[in-house]
Amino acid sequence: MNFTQLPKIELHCHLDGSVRPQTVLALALQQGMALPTEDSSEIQALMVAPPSCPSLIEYLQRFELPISVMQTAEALSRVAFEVLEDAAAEQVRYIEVRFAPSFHLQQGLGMEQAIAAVLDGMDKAKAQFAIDANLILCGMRGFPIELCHQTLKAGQAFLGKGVVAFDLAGREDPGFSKDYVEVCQKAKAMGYRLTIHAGETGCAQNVVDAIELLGAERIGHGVYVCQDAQALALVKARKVALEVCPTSNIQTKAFAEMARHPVAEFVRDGVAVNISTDNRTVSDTTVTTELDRVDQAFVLTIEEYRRIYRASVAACFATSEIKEGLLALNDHWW
Ligand SMILES: O=c1[nH]cnc2c1ncn2[C@H]1C[C@H](O)[C@@H](CO)O1
Ligand SMILES: [Zn+2]
Repeated sequence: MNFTQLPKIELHCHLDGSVRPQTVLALALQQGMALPTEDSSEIQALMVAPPSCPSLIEYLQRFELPISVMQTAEALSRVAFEVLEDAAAEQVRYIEVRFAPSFHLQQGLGMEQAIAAVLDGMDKAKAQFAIDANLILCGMRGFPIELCHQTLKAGQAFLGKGVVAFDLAGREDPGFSKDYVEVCQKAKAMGYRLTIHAGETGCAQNVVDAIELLGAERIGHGVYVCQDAQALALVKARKVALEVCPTSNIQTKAFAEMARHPVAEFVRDGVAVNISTDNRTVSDTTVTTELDRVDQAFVLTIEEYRRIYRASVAACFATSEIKEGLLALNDHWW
């Protein structure tokens, strides 16, 4: 199937993993920062996780360079604008971008300023391109939990003004949820929607815990429920959407090859599935490429793509007005 012109929805896209390599170079030069190289293809090679990447931990090391140049309001706005520009160019009509405000405080920005800067770039792109967007704030596992509380507080004033949800990202240890019950309860009480990275690297029980202990409405990845019938049944019964990022899962060695990825089986089994990039640069991909790769491995039908699209509309954290517009696009295209 040719996905190029079809409308798309991206629900799982990290800002810091989706910076154009040329922009990293330009920002570093502008900021007088020393770089290991000034060749943008070599910069790209430093930012893309290699096929030989041994694990999620190695994958996460690819974010250090882009984060180092994303420490000013101007840089954050620019990167946010460009991510929406890139997404709009491939007919992504709605995107939820996510980032961790706590990673952008190295040069004196406050969390509120970092969030405002990202929203400013997104607003400018929304005005210019055929795309709508919202922002998800990430709390990072493996760092002091107090930073999650500060993130929630910093984002509060932006709820309903571009910020829609809270996420937990970073390394995934078995049983991590028990440490985040209070944070997630607080997030919900404040009005944040909740999506949690879980079941990315081998532990289906983490998905069950994220739903039952934390109240996750969506799961980032969640792919390991394929190995646990009860976890899969829970995801289906609660209509929890999985934000599936196939290339990222191959890079982190969750699955050895695309042919073994459970995404098509999920779609055919009635699981609510969205297909996203995770990281446009670190995974060197686009939503169109992700769909092409799934299609090449499993042959998606148009009806299956419709299902993915509709499930993505249902699961997104947009207003009902935006959702209606996205569904109308679906009618228009087919
Ligand atoms: O796939 C992922 N799993 C867990 N954490 C991730 C993934 N992709 C990116 N991150 C981390 C690295 C980024 O610095 C952070 C915030 O975007 O989120
Ligand atoms: Zn992710």
